[in-house]
Amino acid sequence: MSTRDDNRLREQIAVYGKSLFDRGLTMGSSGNISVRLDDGGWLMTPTNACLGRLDPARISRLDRDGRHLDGAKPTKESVLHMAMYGERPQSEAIVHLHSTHSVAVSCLPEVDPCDCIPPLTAYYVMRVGRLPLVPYHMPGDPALGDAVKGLAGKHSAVLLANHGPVVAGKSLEAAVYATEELEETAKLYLLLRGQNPRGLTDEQVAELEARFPRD
Ligand SMILES: O=C(O)[C@@H](O)C(=O)COP(=O)(O)O
Ligand SMILES: [Zn+2]
Repeated sequence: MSTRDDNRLREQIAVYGKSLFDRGLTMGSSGNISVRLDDGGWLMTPTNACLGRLDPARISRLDRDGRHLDGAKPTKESVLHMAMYGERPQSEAIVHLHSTHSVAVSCLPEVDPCDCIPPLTAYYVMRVGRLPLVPYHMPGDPALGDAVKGLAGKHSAVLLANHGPVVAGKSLEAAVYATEELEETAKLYLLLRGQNPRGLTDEQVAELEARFPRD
């Protein structure tokens, strides 16, 4: 990875982080973002950093084994991010937020742990698909990495119980779009609770998946 590409990715992380924060999709110093580098390492947001005020020069760089090379101390979720990348060679970026409606769904006792949000809209199916629930672990617990390993091969997005979404994409832009769509669909799901909404049928979902395959 040339320094120029590395700098471009750092700028991108800061721009998307600010956009997400400014729209209230994560608060305080919650959330973290990573991108994969060509040398097998990663750029990750620093721990305790506000996504709205990232300094590109202080973004953490890790090598392919997860060793911290430079920048500020990386997010405490570095193991979680690396576990997800390990199962998803096609993914180039991961976004984790504490987006309110997604977190709310992650706290509901009645959600199906294999698929937390029904296929309410076509765009949700195209961007997110089936969303499994990862059992609760403390933030930063390496066990979270083990817990996503069994799921991330088949799912680009998972929902951490009582915590929030973790979404991978083939680019940072794609991961951000999918995270936004997940949050909006979580909001719809909560709005429609108790109203017996009509979701898409299995046939409609299969048709969308054939026409718009997710990475
Ligand atoms: O919920 C947590 O504590 C983390 O998952 C998080 O969102 C922010 O942690 P850092 O990235 O270590 O700041
Ligand atoms: Zn978190």
